[in-house]
Amino acid sequence: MTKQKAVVGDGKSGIDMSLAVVPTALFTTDVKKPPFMPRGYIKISKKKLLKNLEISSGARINTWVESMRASSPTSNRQDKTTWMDRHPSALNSFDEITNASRGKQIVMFLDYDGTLSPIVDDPDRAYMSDAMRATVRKLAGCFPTAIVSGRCRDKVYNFVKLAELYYAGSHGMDIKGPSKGSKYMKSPPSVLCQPASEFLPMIDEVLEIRPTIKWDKGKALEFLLESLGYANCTDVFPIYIGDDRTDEDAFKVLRERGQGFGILVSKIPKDTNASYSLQEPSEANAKTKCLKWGDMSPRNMCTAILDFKNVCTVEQVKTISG
Ligand SMILES: O=P(O)(O)OC[C@H]1O[C@H](O[C@H]2O[C@H](CO)[C@@H](O)[C@H](O)[C@H]2O)[C@H](O)[C@@H](O)[C@@H]1O
Repeated sequence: MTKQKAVVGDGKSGIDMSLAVVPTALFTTDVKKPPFMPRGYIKISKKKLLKNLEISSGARINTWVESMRASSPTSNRQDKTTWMDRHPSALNSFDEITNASRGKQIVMFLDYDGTLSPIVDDPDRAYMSDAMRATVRKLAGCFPTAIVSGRCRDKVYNFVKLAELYYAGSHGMDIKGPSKGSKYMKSPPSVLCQPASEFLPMIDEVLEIRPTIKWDKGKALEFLLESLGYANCTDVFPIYIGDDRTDEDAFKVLRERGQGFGILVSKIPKDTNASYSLQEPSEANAKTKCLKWGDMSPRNMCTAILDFKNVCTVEQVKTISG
């Protein structure tokens, strides 16, 4: 069965859609086959093609046309608008977030790849910037802060290099407290939790082998909250920033607890349990879009949270000093 490509235009917008058609499936005997055109292309009007498609295969074709419409740039824009309504920019919603967290203990959870560092081809070169490191360091000075990563703990530590943080490596299966000591936990044990310690040497970063125990980044988040003494606390406000499927377990836990919120770092609409979103400029877009998107990066979100902390501190000082 030979495929042909059809170029469909509406004659006004100048936008042509290119689609592969299988002549025997789409054009029945009562629909005239299009004449052969050079280089395998046929040119027919969009109206005519849609009419033919409906005659030929009814509902199945309608579904196909719908899916083509759904992948058109206009539809993508609408999808993105609807998605952004449901998951607004965390920075644009900052007042809402600060009001919800006022008077509560913020605990920060940060994914590494794609959140603190850009996604790059070589996983061994996924460095975080010094500016991001400085922000995370400041953050840890204000709130208990944990890095929750799919990477093994040592590897993620070698990238972040901040001794004052909690690290949950191997998808949360290997949790360690700050090696520098913590003001949030009196003498934390060096290793806090290894629910599947016997599996840790086998968790290969490339093959992504994971033991079939019910443990994930969501469980790690709960474990850390408990270790910090916030298990049954109503005045704790966990914030989790992450970018991928494995972070969804943590977003889900926050949604179910009705505490704090998740922030998904993503440029494209995705199914998510996160409440808010952030976009991170890619290297390619950095020069042109940095100004527009620069204020929507995880680093700036963290900085905004730090500013909020300063506001709270000033308010508290004012209250104390009357
Ligand atoms: O939980 P995370 O900290 O987000 O780690 C998830 C995985 O991140 C790494 O892979 C991803 O980042 C790489 C570097 O940017 C990229 O090359 C790769 O395509 C991404 O999937 C890491 O290599 C994995 O081991 C982590 O599980």
